[in-house]
Amino acid sequence: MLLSDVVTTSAAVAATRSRLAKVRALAGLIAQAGPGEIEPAVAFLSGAPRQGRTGTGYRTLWDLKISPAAEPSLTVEQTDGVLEELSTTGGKGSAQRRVELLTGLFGAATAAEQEFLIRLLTGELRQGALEGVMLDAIAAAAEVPAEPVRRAFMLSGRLPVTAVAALSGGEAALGEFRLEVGRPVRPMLASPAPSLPEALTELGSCAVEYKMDGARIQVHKQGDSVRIFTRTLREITKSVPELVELVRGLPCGSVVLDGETLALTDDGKPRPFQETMSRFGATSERELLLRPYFFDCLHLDGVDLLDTSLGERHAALLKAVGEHVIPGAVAPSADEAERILADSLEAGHEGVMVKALDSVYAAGRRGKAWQKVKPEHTLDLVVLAAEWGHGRRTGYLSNLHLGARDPDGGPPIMVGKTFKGMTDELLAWQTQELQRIESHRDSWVVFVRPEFVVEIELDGAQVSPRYPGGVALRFARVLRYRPDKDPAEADTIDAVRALLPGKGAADAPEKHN
Ligand SMILES: Nc1ncnc2c1ncn2[C@@H]1O[C@H](COP(=O)(O)OP(=O)(O)OP(=O)(O)O)[C@@H](O)[C@H]1O
Repeated sequence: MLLSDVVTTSAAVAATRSRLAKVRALAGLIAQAGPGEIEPAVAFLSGAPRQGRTGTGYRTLWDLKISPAAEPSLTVEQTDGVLEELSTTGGKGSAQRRVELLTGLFGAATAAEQEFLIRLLTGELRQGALEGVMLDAIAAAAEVPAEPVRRAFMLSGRLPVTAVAALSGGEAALGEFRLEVGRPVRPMLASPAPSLPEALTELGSCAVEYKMDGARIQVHKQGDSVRIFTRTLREITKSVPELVELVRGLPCGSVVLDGETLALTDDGKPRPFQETMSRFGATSERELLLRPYFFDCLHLDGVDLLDTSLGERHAALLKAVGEHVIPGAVAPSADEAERILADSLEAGHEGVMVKALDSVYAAGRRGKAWQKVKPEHTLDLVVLAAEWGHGRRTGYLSNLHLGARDPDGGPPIMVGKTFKGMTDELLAWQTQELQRIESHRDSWVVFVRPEFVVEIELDGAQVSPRYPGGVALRFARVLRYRPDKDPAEADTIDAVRALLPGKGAADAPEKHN
């Protein structure tokens, strides 16, 4: 298969807003791929090479300025081979070899392929938003139902490997994927509940727990070996030695736990979310001690629990973590549940989670089995650009352009701007970081690649003929950046539209509260 086939398909997918057309285009190409081509082709189409980051800066690629080939000849396998070598070439004298490899690759590429490769290698093509579309395309190409494809992806976390299994061994091969201690699965997510009583009524027998304002962690322990992952499945084991130590001491041989971590002030209130997140960086100061609050157990001592009920998982959780369980109660009365909510807010947390006791762990899904109850209205939106400030803010990037996710995998749709709610520290940080992901600029605005998610508090939405989605935010202000979220997890344009006057909150297909 030629790389140009992938480039053409990628362009066709980007050019249409129709989900069906995207699925057809992707499935058509995947079905044509030979056994060795499926993995790299799916990786390229999702904008994420199999090798991860190849350590090649944008400038290096740009500076090469190599004249393009007139005709396409590069194959998918050749391209993948070069990326493989790039990712394994390091140490002394490697700079020269890397330039040789890139020169060879770019010299064999047409202008369109060169542009595609630059965007692929710089991460600009990474299209988390395409994930759902790609899963449907893999199912269509392999002629299998969508559900086993989805499940295999949730357990493997990798689209290319899922595609290979689907196309080479069908449903049977997809069914081989199991929870593996040490390999993270995508976390289960929650839907917004209109109110606590409604959530209790809808779910029947349930657990009610604090919704703590920390960061999600997934912990894998096998004997003395402990690995810890974030919500986006990034490994942070080395940054959180105190959590590793604590988990190593738990009274079990092997366990997979889901939970929240945060640091507390001296008087027991949660410290700001930003401080917890900063601990996940490689070089962070370790002054704040993080504590874990576990709320789920996916595996205990050789037994997988993904498909058992929350009631059973909760029993396993208590056995494994004892006092480190999140505050809450199993099957509380309505009054007790109200008290848990009041206590949680009083203690400085966000609200409560209400979870059906008979539900299984739906990895990677935002379902109704987990519902969150919290008083504030917020949206997680993608930063598209920022305008230079004036007055006190001269020299700083200030007014943010905000985009909502297109549920069909297109680029984010602009829904408003805000310069409110930012501290001087945040302004300085965003001025630097946004220029790092700049795509282009004019005299007033710096446009960026859609990589940052920011949590916005707002009063609602209004109809707007000026914005492309026909809807604009009302009184938006920045609460915080969400480095733990990918743009693929931002709120959708439908969630923004659901805030229009006359639309009940329950119309929102995704979270918005
Ligand atoms: N008891 C709990 N059970 C499950 N998740 C919890 C709990 N307490 C806090 N959380 C956090 O809440 C998140 C689940 O809510 P949701 O699915 O809406 O994710 P979210 O989009 O990050 O939510 P939000 O933006 O409202 O924090 C989890 O990812 C986790 O980090």
